[in-house]
Amino acid sequence: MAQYSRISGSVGLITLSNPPVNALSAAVRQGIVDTVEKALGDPQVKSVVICGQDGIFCGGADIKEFGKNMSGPPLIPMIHTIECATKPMVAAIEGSALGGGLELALGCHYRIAHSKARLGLPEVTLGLLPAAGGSQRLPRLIGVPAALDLITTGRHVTAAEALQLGIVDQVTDHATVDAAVKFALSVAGKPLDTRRISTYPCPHVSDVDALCENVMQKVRKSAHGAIAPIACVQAVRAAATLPYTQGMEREKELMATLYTSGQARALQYSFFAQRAVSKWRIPSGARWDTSTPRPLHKVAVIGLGTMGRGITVALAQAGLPVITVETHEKQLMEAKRAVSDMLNRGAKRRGVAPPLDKISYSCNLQDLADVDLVIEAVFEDMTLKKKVFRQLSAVCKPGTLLCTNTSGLDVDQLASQSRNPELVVGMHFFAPAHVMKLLEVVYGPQSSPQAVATAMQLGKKMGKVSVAVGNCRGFVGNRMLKLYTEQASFLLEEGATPDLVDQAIEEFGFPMGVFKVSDLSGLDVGWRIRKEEKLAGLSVASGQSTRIREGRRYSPLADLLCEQGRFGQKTGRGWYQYDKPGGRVARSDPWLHHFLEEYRAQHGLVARHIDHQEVLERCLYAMINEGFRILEDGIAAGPEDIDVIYVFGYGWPRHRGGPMFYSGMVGLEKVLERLEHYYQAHPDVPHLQPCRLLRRLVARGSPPVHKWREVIKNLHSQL
Ligand SMILES: CC/C=C\CC(=O)SCCNC(=O)CCNC(=O)[C@H](O)C(C)(C)COP(=O)(O)OP(=O)(O)OC[C@H]1O[C@@H](n2cnc3c(N)ncnc32)[C@H](O)[C@@H]1OP(=O)(O)O
Repeated sequence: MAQYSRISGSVGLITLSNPPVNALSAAVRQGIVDTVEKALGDPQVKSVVICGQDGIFCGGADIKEFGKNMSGPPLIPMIHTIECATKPMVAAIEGSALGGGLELALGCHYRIAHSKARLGLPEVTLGLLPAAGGSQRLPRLIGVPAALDLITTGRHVTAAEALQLGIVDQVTDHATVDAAVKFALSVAGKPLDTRRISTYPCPHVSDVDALCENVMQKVRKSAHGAIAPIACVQAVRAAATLPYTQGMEREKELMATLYTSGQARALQYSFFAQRAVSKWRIPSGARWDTSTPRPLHKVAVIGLGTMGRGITVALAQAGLPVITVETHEKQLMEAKRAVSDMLNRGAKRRGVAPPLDKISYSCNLQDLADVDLVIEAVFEDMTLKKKVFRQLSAVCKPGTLLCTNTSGLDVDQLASQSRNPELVVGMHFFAPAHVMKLLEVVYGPQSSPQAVATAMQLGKKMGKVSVAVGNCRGFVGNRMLKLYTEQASFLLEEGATPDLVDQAIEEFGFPMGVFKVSDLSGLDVGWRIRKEEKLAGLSVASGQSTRIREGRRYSPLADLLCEQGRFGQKTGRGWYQYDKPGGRVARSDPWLHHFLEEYRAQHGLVARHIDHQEVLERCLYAMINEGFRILEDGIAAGPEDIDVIYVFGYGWPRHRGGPMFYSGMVGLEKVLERLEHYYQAHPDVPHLQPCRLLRRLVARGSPPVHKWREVIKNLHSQL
């Protein structure tokens, strides 16, 4: 797990070896302890280089070991021994030096990095802090403000930035280990007193309390209830105000609280869930490791509305040649200006040239004859989309993949319009498509493994977290969201206000409450869909009760607001009021409160007191129940898929893992009991009825989330 050799006569070379990222497992730590002892005890060795096998220095502590009984030598004394060594210790950093990996490097006396290496202390993203001395050494090395930035955000820096900050001593474009060995030879025998970071005084900051308070406030605002970023500020403050040994005590204390927290468990689950979803498998048996994606030389986007523009930008930024199509020259030119602006802004931010030359613009579908993949992003209208699919089928060369960007329309119906339904998949992007990380790749019963693999790989190339999901109304994300927003409206009918509901949801950790999101995205979007579904508008059957549709409770509140022209931010009025159309700051609206009172009076509803707990239980448990149904139906392969969709696409707080993980944290028995309670109180809301899988899991003793797949498999085999 750590190999030792002597090279160039007098350099001891220690190579960490634990693929794929050389994580510091118990065996690796033992290996380091043993090999360091060997190197230090070898009289021929005058200096030591530590490197990692296969082009990566070290991805940090082995996250899989967290939460298990600790075995093997601990990191802190191991790093301390390295720092105290009387022979120069040099870290040769290739690939990544992250978390415990960077802390190990900070214990060395010198750090040489390859120009492509990335360094960082991302512990905060796992609900932890750099507790192997990182929170105490980094501020001593690079100063408190820079250390606060790196440690509270967990961001990775390039080798160039690391050099500028003073984290590394040298950057090389050549073989890193060779450069480090050369360097080690040059410093052999030199005094090391000035190279032990733990002995450095923390660089002076004029008002450290004010600085930390300022950062603390920022962190509190952006953390949405996450505790690790706050502990990170406290740990760095300790480095700035206490001697090293006391600072280390503080680091340990803070880590003890975080290490066993539910948030750390949720964030670590989320880390692995994000990786698990890339290993997709679908009911046909096709899977990620047996399906070969098609090479994509040229792709196309049809429809340059908001979504089409964002998708085009993301494709061009991923380096793919794109041809875009709009119906009229005027719209095409407008879109071209908007897309170019977006690319220019993005390039400026990233300090690169804008990939404007990757995109060509056309009003002629015939220009798509030679593309390998098309993303149709026209208006969300089945008739129009079907027409476009028929046209594409006629124009495109055989083998072209046809993808539809829809947020919920039936992908199979569209596939039936194509000559090759096996080459059709849904690609559900989230607005703004060049920013949002999530992509739902929707497969139908006929989708070929190659089509799914290609869409998944394209998503990855575009920097998305892609999740393969089955075809059903709303797919995974919007199908669950419907239940969440529906409960929120019911709560208004029963006595809540948008302010109260949103406050509960924001305190839970969502960046925005349900009604604020609705105002932001526009109430008219859902209204149009409900009118098409004959749930709202003139097509509702006469004599139909306002509050019942298809035998179930229905809330017409959003429809009534739309009828008043209250579409949200764009009209300056919605669930809230804004200072002007397009205004962003939501203010409570007395008109709305009065409107709700009148509505209740008209329908004989008596407002009752509703507290935050009920808001959360009704909105979140209804959504979770639907998540279980989705698993039952086989639309998502596992709870991780649902959780990743919610964290990356719907603002679910990452430190709560995702809705399905959260249900396990709350306790499945409790979720079941509350759903039963609410279903009894609202028998006209069938979605509150606990589903079979939830009952089955509770009957099986509520196994942890990673064991659910087993129960789901058994359930499917009995169907
Ligand atoms: C006292 C506490 C002291 C220290 C605390 C820590 O050190 S906490 C750990 C801090 N480190 C990190 O957060 C780094 C996590 N890893 C990454 O960011 C990326 O994996 C990395 C290293 C940049 C490589 O990215 P890449 O895209 O190349 O690979 P991928 O992410 O898919 O990972 C490949 C497989 O390796 C597994 N893995 C990665 N890091 C760790 C780790 N630290 N511990 C355990 N396992 C790790 C990852 O799950 C993948 O596994 P697979 O089974 O192939 O899906």
